[in-house]
Amino acid sequence: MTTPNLEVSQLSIAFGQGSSRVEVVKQANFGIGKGESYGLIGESGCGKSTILRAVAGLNPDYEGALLIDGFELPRRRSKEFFRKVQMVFQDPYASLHPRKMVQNVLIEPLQIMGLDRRQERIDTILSDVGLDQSFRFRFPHELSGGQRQRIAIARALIVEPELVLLDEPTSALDVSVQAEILNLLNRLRRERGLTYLMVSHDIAVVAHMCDRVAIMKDGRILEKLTPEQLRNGAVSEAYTSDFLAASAPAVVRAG
Ligand SMILES: Nc1ncnc2c1ncn2[C@@H]1O[C@H](COP(=O)(O)OP(=O)(O)OP(=O)(O)O)[C@@H](O)[C@H]1O
Repeated sequence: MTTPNLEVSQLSIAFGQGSSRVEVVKQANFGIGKGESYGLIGESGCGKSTILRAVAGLNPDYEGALLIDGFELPRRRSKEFFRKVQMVFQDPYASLHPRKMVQNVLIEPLQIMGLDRRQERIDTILSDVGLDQSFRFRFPHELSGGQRQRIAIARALIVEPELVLLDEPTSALDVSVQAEILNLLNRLRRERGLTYLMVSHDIAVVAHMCDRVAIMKDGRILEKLTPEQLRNGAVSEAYTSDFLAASAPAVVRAG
């Protein structure tokens, strides 16, 4: 078997001290192959985003190991890490600086990483996310929610990462644009050979996007499924059946 792009090994994360200490992720284990799309799904508060944030280096306080290409990540992430791993957040309204023009949003990661051919890279990424060059000169308040999320995706991909962490990337968007953004993410993964780790509470979204899915409950990974098992309900755990049944309208939408 080839080395997974990302390996999560015995990951445990707790918040608080003493009697108020709560373990919100409990010994999570999973691996994601290069070019694969992996989904973490479960009820609100089950610990999905906490895992994603730990991988992103936003929460260095964890037990266990996180490995990229077989190498354990240091708790303090390096610049090289952010070249390889980028994150797209849930809310494109909050994630873009209101006073920065789009071209400044896009040039910043190139400057930080010391990458050349900056104007050419901006041209390419804008057209790859489906926006014309006039968008360079717009401010976030001049963009729709979907356009903002396209810019957030462009900002993540402009440094040519391998692994992209997607934290509910469409849940803040109008239903009419959610499918557009998901299809864009699918196309970009295919074209660029990207690996995705995606968090969602929406079964339809992960069934559409992911090659494999882990169901979480109370900080534990309860069960790992294929999208087919998600759609036809062929699961082992009673909790997963209940979770799928409660989300039935969403599964029907996945078609
Ligand atoms: N910095 C923090 N300090 C204390 N508790 C936290 C912190 N971050 C998360 N938690 C708690 O950890 C638990 C898991 O949160 P997390 O955001 O990972 O859940 P989630 O499954 O992603 O839910 P949602 O879909 O609602 O975002 C929650 O009970 C949350 O309140």
